[in-house]
Amino acid sequence: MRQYYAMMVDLTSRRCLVVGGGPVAERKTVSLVNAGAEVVVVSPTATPRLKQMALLGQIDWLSRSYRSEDGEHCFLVIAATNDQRVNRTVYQDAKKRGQWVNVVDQPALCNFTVPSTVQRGKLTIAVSTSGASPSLSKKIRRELEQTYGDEYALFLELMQEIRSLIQRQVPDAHLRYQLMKELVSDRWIEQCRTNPHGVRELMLRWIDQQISVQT
Ligand SMILES: C[C@@]1(CC(=O)O)C2=NC(=C\c3[nH]c(c(CCC(=O)O)c3CC(=O)O)Cc3[nH]c(c(CC(=O)O)c3CCC(=O)O)/C=C3\N/C(=C\2)[C@@H](CCC(=O)O)[C@]3(C)CC(=O)O)/[C@H]1CCC(=O)O
Ligand SMILES: NC(=O)c1ccc[n+]([C@@H]2O[C@H](COP(=O)([O-])OP(=O)(O)OC[C@H]3O[C@@H](n4cnc5c(N)ncnc54)[C@H](O)[C@@H]3O)[C@@H](O)[C@H]2O)c1
Repeated sequence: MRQYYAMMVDLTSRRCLVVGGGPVAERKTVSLVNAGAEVVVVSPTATPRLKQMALLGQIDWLSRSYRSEDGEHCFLVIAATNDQRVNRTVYQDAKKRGQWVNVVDQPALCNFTVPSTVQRGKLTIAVSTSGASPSLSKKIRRELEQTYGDEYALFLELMQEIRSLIQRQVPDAHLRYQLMKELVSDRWIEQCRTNPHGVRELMLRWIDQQISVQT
């Protein structure tokens, strides 16, 4: 069995090519744009959403068929046309250039696959079935969406701030570890859900108390 390596990639300002303009190309394009990529879509037709993104300047849309040179200077390439020969050409061009390439309906022509993801601010939960069942990935993603709500986005904002505060103010590694462990309790996550405006104050007060008791 192929064992995939899960990796978080920074696509900020990376040029990425999407070939095709149907619903699948749209899904992949939206996720690339959300990751900060500079996306070029090449396709004679495009979904209304892709057209709107082009009008808003969120993507470049070249309204024509794919040409091999379209992939030049791209970090990553996705082939999402309904023409298998075009998809294969896109794959071969990308492979020659040593690029990351994904052909949406042919796992054998992918050197990476796209997982199903839940995004809550800095929290990303990704689900992959190693290509065995994208529908199962989607089902699990929907279940996770019910469990992990928007409170996790706020929680991570606070954790980022408070973790660096603890790293600066608590020299004892064991105490630091204890505090970090207690902060990720359900109690604080629940506070983020029910008391989003007051939770930061409560957390900071709690940290102060813990530090003065233990040092
Ligand atoms: C997760 C998600 C991300 C995304 O695309 O953004 C994704 N597919 C999604 C949905 C979805 N895709 C398909 C259906 C129809 C039902 C079905 O077939 O199950 C549905 C469900 C729907 O649309 O409702 C059809 C399909 N997809 C692939 C094949 C080829 C094959 O299996 O051989 C075929 C059959 C083509 C055919 O039969 O003609 C291949 C791939 N699809 C992958 C990802 C990669 C493996 C991910 C993993 O390991 O789980 C991989 C290998 C390559 C890739 O595309 O990266 C996204 C969920 C988004 C969400 O969360 O909502
Ligand atoms: N939509 C799904 O959920 C789904 C499910 C299973 C499989 N698939 C497969 O994924 C692929 C894409 O799906 P879709 O629903 O987005 O297809 P679609 O038919 O809606 O869109 C295909 C797009 O490819 C473009 N295209 C065709 N030839 C091109 C060329 N030479 N250069 C550039 N663009 C070209 C078309 O203009 C169109 O925009 C198809 O092969 C489909 O069989 C899709």
